[in-house]
Amino acid sequence: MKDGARCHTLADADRLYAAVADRVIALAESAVAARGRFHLALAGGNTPRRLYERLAARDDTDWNRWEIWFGDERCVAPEHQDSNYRMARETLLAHVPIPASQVHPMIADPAIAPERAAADYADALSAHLPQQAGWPILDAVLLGLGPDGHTASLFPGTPILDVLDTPVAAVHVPRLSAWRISLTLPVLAHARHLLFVVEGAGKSDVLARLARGPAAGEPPLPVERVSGPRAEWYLDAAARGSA
Ligand SMILES: O=C(O)[C@H](O)[C@@H](O)[C@H](O)[C@H](O)COP(=O)(O)O
Repeated sequence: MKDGARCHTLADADRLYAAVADRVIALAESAVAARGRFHLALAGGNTPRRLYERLAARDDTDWNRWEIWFGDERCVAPEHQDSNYRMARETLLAHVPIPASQVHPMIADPAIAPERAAADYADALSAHLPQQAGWPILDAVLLGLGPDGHTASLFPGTPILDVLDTPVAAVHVPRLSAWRISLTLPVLAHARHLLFVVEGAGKSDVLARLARGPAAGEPPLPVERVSGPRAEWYLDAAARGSA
């Protein structure tokens, strides 16, 4: 990547998810050794499904030390088919012995206004996570990449990109005609590790754009404001366009 991030390209999706699962398990081990807990924020969408299924099969980690957070969520009920929490529960959380008190869904009740849900989640992060410079510190954040360069629910041209004073915010996404809750730029900037996981030829165009960087006068894509030298990118060859 142009921003100095470390980029790993795996030959196929199976190797991609195996490599990311290994990295997450390794990060968990080092976090638990250092601080007794592993605070991991999960990505939503479709890409992470196979990763979470692979993690669920691992027995070489102390699940009791894991705390699960979410990078973003759709403002729907936890049982809704679009819920990132439901996807994570079906592929990972229902299959590993992480105590329920250590799983923190972003949306508990869709009747709560998005702004209120975001504020409540910000309070939960601050109450449970170690702080640095007034920011909650996640050990690792899993992130996907949209074809338009969004990550989490930081979509191009949306006001959440200007939220720099709180770790979580609500955002209405016109393209989706939907509300989302998302971690914001500053809390992502304070996370110890950012792991981007990108699979499939459908992402090759946006990855090629990232490899070029923004044109003169062009604003950076949201993902370019998140990634950087501390980020790790995991791609399959199809996404890299080298399949
Ligand atoms: O809630 C979400 O949808 C995600 O957090 C979002 O940022 C996702 O990672 C990208 O849109 C890629 O989605 P796919 O993995 O489905 O391509």
